Amino acid sequence: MLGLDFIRANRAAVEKAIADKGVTLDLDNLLSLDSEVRALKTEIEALRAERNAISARFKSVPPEERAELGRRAKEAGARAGELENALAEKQALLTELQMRVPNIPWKGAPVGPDETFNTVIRREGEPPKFDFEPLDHVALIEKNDWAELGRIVQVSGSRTYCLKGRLALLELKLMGWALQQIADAGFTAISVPAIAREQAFINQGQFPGHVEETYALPNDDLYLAGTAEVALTSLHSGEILEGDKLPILYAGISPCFRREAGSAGKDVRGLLRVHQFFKVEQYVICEADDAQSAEWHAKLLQLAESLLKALEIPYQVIETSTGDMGLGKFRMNDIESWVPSLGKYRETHSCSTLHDWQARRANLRYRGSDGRVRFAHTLNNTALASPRILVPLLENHQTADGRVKLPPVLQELMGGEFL
Ligand SMILES: Nc1ncnc2c1ncn2[C@@H]1O[C@H](COS(=O)(=O)NC(=O)[C@@H](N)CO)[C@@H](O)[C@H]1O
Repeated sequence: MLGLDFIRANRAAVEKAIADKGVTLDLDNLLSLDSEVRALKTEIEALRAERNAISARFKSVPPEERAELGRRAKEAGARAGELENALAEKQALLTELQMRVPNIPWKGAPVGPDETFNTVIRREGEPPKFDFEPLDHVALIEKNDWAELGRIVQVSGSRTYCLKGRLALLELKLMGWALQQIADAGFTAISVPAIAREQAFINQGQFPGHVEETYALPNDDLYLAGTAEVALTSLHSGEILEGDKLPILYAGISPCFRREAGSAGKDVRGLLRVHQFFKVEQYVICEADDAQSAEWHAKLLQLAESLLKALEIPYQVIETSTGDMGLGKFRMNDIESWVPSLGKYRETHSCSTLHDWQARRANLRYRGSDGRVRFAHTLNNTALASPRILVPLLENHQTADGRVKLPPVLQELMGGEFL
């Protein structure tokens, strides 16, 4: 979220961000609540000062005046107590609104309400030209008996998957390989739970806006996260990190759970959009410096691209529009991988810069070299998410006889030329 001082001082920019991100938020209401809260705080402080002044004088006045003084002190205290309740109420309303204020998108983001305004920045790798009728990933899986996509539905319901044999082995080796690649780039490998408390979802930004997309465990006041980003954003919550310990670089791995509440009818066939999946996540906590954030954004993107190049999957890098990037983003670049059976590129990675929008929510701060304590900047990007990545992987590398020829890096992992 944005600081109140920033919102007051940059009202026009915040109004524009609200409009460009398609957020419904009454900024006037927020600002009037803000001034009410500040007025109440001033009044309470004055009452406290009055009561203290009276108490200080208590000993030096003649006894007959003490009863009156005592009454006035008590009155001031009681009045302060009433105002404290009003303050707590208004403060809660103000914080709830402040949580919904969008980050200011960078000036290079296409302005528009949704993904149709996203633009292609560049393409890497040529989509394969098959001299045979290519199969889609479901047909390839069925032909090679690499999963129980039918049976598992009666066990676990729709949007679940159950890989078998060498494809099951490939999925976990791929996750381990991706984790190793990001660790080799200097990130600390860290496996985090999907289970997390409500505050972690508020800190990361999933709440309050997307509660319905999140699996809840109401008996335990817990939820299941759809990304390691949730746990990683709050791992150091409440701490004041030493500046020289930044940037903190995590290669997070976790199971991910998503209700996909808003996706009815989308990607219902196969592995593209499932309720539970694995993801290796790149996560950065760096100093509150826009240039540093921009460098890390480029680095996270380059690392994800290096994995796609090693897997020999053609892809394009997208500049995400203001309406599609989400509340907390300053900048978001998706990477879309070529899916032959669809004849189009589909999102497999999402790289985001959030500046201090998450850190302010998570109370994630650091002491700079100048001794000042500031909220940090956070960034995240997908390294690899499975099973979605298996779709372009299988389809782009299929052969006429329905096998899958592995790219060299996977031939080593899987001990053979073919899956
Ligand atoms: N329901 C799903 N099924 C399969 N894969 C998914 C699903 N939802 C997301 N993913 C994969 O996870 C990637 C990241 O998801 S994201 O919501 O776009 N972004 C994040 O979670 C960020 N933390 C960056 O990883 C997606 O690009 C996609 O590859």
